[in-house]
Amino acid sequence: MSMIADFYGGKSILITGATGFLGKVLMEKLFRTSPDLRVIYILVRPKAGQTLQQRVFQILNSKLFEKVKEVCPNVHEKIRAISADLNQNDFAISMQDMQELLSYTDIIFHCAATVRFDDHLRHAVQLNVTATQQLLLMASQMPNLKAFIHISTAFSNCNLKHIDEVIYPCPVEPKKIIDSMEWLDDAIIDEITPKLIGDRPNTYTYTKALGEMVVQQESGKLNLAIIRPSIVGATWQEPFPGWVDNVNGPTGLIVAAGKGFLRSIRATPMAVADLIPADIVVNLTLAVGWYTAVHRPKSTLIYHCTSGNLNPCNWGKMGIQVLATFEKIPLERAFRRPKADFTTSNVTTQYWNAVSHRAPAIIYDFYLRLTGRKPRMTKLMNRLLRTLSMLEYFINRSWEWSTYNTEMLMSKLSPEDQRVFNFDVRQLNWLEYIENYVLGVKKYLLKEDMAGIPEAKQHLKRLRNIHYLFNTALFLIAWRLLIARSQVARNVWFFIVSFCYKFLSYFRASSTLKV
Ligand SMILES: CCCCCCCCCCCCCCCCCCCCCCCCCCCCCC(=O)SCCNC(=O)CCNC(=O)[C@H](O)C(C)(C)COP(=O)(O)OP(=O)(O)OC[C@H]1O[C@@H](n2cnc3c(N)ncnc32)[C@H](O)[C@@H]1OP(=O)(O)O
Ligand SMILES: NC(=O)C1=CN([C@@H]2O[C@H](COP(=O)(O)OP(=O)(O)OC[C@H]3O[C@@H](n4cnc5c(N)ncnc54)[C@H](OP(=O)(O)O)[C@@H]3O)[C@@H](O)[C@H]2O)C=CC1
Repeated sequence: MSMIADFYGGKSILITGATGFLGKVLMEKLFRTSPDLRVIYILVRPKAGQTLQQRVFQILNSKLFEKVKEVCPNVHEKIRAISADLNQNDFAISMQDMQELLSYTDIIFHCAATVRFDDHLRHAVQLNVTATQQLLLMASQMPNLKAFIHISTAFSNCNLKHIDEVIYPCPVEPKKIIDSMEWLDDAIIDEITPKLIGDRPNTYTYTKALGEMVVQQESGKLNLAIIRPSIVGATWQEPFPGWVDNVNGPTGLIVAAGKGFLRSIRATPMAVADLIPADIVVNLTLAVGWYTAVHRPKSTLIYHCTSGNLNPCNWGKMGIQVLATFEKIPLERAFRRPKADFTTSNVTTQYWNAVSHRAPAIIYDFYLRLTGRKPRMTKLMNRLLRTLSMLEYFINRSWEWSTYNTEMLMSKLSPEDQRVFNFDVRQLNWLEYIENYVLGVKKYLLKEDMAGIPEAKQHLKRLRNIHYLFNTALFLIAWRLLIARSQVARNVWFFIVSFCYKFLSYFRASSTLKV
């Protein structure tokens, strides 16, 4: 019997960010392992022309929830979507809904955040700091609350090289930042942003660090814990391998490499690629929820959910495996063949960006124009280059995260819980994981049919022939131009032609003699 699954039985659980990548995997696991839970409240905003109900319906009817429906057929009744916008005062939750949340919630998992690296500081503070503060305030009014689990990121202190499971204070107090965002105008915020974020690369990591400080400062009598995952990737095992549904982090680059847009990337092949599968993060999160509620540690514990110190893999190995998988299982309608390389210097990066990214995009757009279609490749390529520049910080450095609390928790679990809520990253085989990740990108994110693989391979062969033809034509044109302009080139050309002629004549003569 799993103690953790048993613990969540009959409980009312509040999840923020349940419509996000991690939130969905968390909900799925909760329903699958504790189908007798009372209710999961999710704070959802209407979005992209969809009502709340439509959003929930879409999630529950996705492939991710297929297994849940077998063990928990009444899952629709156990999920209660509450209209909320975390950017608004009191989250714009109705009085009635608020009353229900305050009265019944047993556990909170706070996953919602803006994960955009380039978000305006005002917005990032609003969601990653102020909303966390408000949620803690709400939590303090919940008589039945047993644990509040805050999802942060292992990169909240990426300005340090070695990171312990402690909160590192930022120079300016979060409360001062929250206050100042209320009265400073955008132009001034833009001006002070670089000074505030200091040696962090973006507003995301900075505001996540502030969010942790808020959790510590507002803890009061609450049972709190913070989880810091590193780069969350597709699922490893549960509910099935390779599930992913957004382009954040490495996923977008895997798509770009598979479609042949990404040909070169400024990365350090030997740098540790601290990826962590989403199901490992979720298993740890649920184990932490149980431990925090039942064992009530005296202080707020921080858990690193990282792979680097227990089972390291580097970007070079991952990149090679990504490309090897695309050899066997290519994506459909690729722009070019999947063939990418790492560069390490700025100069070579600029060179390959011009030759391998911008030039083919310009040529393709020219072709689109000629055939009466709207050019789009240059725009797409510029976006990719912008994304690459944002991610570069993370693929050219290595960090060390200590994992004492995470390992301590593992030792507290029963053998059954260690199996059902497995977060032991040492058991993960990277090559197998990456292959399933790439397959998952094809199947679940791009929704490509496996039956289309032969056609995709044919398409790549055609691209290879076009590539050879193009290079030969380019060479002949360049050579023709050179011959027209240079006596030396003409002499070399004359020498090569006469050499070939003599060579052929010699062979013809010797074969005639043999006869
Ligand atoms: C030893 C020998 C070596 C030899 C080697 C040889 C082999 C060579 C192999 C080459 C490579 C092979 C494949 C590569 C595989 C592995 C390498 C992967 C490296 C990955 C590094 C990831 C690092 C992540 C670090 C994360 C740290 C923190 C983690 C967290 O806590 S939070 C989660 C992370 N958050 C994000 O990822 C958000 C990032 N996104 C943004 O901030 C923004 O979207 C943006 C990038 C700034 C772009 O903003 P815009 O306003 O310009 O655009 P918008 O958001 O509207 O999107 C526009 C379109 O772009 C698409 N898109 C968005 N994000 C990505 C993305 N990450 N990748 C690709 N595309 C993306 C988006 O979908 C839009 O498209 P549209 O809908 O079609 O318009
Ligand atoms: N993905 C990763 O690599 C990592 C993620 N993390 C952390 O994990 C958590 C979850 O990340 P992930 O699932 O990847 O992120 P997603 O971007 O996939 O999900 C973010 C969630 O927050 C919700 N949200 C955003 N703004 C609001 C708002 N104003 N009101 C209500 N809800 C809102 C989104 O709702 P909507 O669907 O309406 O947009 C969505 O459900 C975050 O705290 C993140 O910092 C940490 C390390 C790595």
